[in-house]
Amino acid sequence: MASSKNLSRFWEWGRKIICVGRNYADHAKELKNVVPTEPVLFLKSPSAYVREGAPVLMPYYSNNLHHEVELGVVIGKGGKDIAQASAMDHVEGYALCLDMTARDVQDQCKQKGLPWTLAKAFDTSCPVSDMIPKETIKDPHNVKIWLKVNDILKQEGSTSSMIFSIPFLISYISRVITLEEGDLILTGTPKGVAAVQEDDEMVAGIDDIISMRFRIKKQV
Ligand SMILES: O=C(O)/C=C/C(=O)CC(=O)C(=O)O
Ligand SMILES: [Mg+2]
Repeated sequence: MASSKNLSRFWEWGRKIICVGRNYADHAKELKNVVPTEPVLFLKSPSAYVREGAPVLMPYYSNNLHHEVELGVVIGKGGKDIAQASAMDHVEGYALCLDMTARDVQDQCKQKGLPWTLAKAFDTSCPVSDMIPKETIKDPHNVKIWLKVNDILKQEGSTSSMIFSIPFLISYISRVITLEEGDLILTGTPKGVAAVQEDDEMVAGIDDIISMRFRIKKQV
């Protein structure tokens, strides 16, 4: 066990949510981005967390909210300048995550050269599952992540297609940002991202290990 503290409710710790973008070539290409040679990083606020039973809210300033299904990595042991060789010792477990994205706002930010905060970090932009114990996913680089909207399959990809591996990401991130127990790393989404509408139901999963469902509502 990496930590003596109980991280099973990691989303209550108020720790960092560090997101990796464009980590699947098929997704980078569908949005007409170049495939990166270094990880693209951005942050979400801890208030982005939302749990099953509560709705995902469409921000009042967006008309194009996209789903992105991702594998999350829960950090159990913090560190700075973590070596790739020992990086997995810092992992407590995994989580199924959605990186909800106001795509129209992100496009505007990109055009203006502005940060993606409004597009990515709003409240309820990070639906999460329970923590999956590390031992349950023997090879995190070989699981299928999938997402359906109203029962129609929209995203299905294998984590084997990640450009940057989990040890590489932990090492890379920890050279820039000290990792703490309870932090969550979102490892990027495969292709198939698309818009959701009010009252749509999203169901996502990691293989048949875990699944979760969320309904979309408008922010009032
Ligand atoms: O550069 C873009 O147009 C979009 C990038 C993303 O939203 C990146 C991700 O969040 C991802 O790849 O998961
Ligand atoms: Mg993403």
